[in-house]
Amino acid sequence: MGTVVDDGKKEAQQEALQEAQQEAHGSLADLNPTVVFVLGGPGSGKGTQCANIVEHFGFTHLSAGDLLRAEIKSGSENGTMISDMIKEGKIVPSEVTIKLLERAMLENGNDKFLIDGFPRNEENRAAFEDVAKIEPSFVLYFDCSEEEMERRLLGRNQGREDDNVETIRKRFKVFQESSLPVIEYYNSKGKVRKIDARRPIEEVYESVKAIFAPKDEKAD
Ligand SMILES: Nc1ncnc2c1ncn2[C@@H]1O[C@H](COP(=O)(O)OP(=O)(O)OP(=O)(O)O)[C@@H](O)[C@H]1O
Ligand SMILES: Nc1ccn([C@H]2C[C@H](O)[C@@H](COP(=O)(O)O)O2)c(=O)n1
Ligand SMILES: [Mg+2]
Repeated sequence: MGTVVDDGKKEAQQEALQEAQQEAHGSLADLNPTVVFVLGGPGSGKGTQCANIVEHFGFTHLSAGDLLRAEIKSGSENGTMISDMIKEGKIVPSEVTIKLLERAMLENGNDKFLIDGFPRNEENRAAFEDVAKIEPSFVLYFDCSEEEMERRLLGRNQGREDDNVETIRKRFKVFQESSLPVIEYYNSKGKVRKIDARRPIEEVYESVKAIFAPKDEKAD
């Protein structure tokens, strides 16, 4: 356990890091980016469809899960905590995930982002609003049955430690209990664009395209 002095030092180091980062890359307020949140259950196809959107509509794709997994690999002091939470299907504290998202947005330089798998719970949503002061343009919600999502996750073969039946079931429970209320919150603000994600990839993308492309323009 850290001492009060250690904690104070850590906080000061983090603040200095944040200041250096802002000096090098500016602040989110300066960037004022367009943000689309991409939500849906585990395996609903968020990452797959984001890759299509990036290719045709000039967005940068930031997956909160990918950023957390990269943080584990980087040997960060938070790595073990993040890894343990992901294996349990739990949601990592917002301050960790938001710092990673903020840094990725500032370093990237684009001003249009698909933020995939975030906000995952009410704490994520409120903290992001507080820190980043960004309202999403809209929320893309991929709606899919658990049966189909489980089939896809078990066939994904990317070596993810959370793609096993036990963790998948926990992730479904967290999605139902914590993530759906966030989607409902944005729905009440008229911001949700719901897509039937049970269909084949190309058919799902046709619906996605219709949301991003103005009616009289066609993307490839
Ligand atoms: N519409 C689809 N039909 C069939 N398979 C699909 C479809 N969309 C994605 N897949 C496949 O399902 C698996 C999960 O897709 P993807 O990684 O895009 O989901 P995700 O929503 O990002 O999941 P996670 O939340 O776990 O990151 C992948 O193997 C992908 O190729
Ligand atoms: N906002 C987030 C997003 C993701 N995580 C953790 C917990 C998830 O089960 C895991 C994998 O995310 P995915 O790649 O499936 O989007 O990452 C989180 O804690 N907070
Ligand atoms: Mg994904």
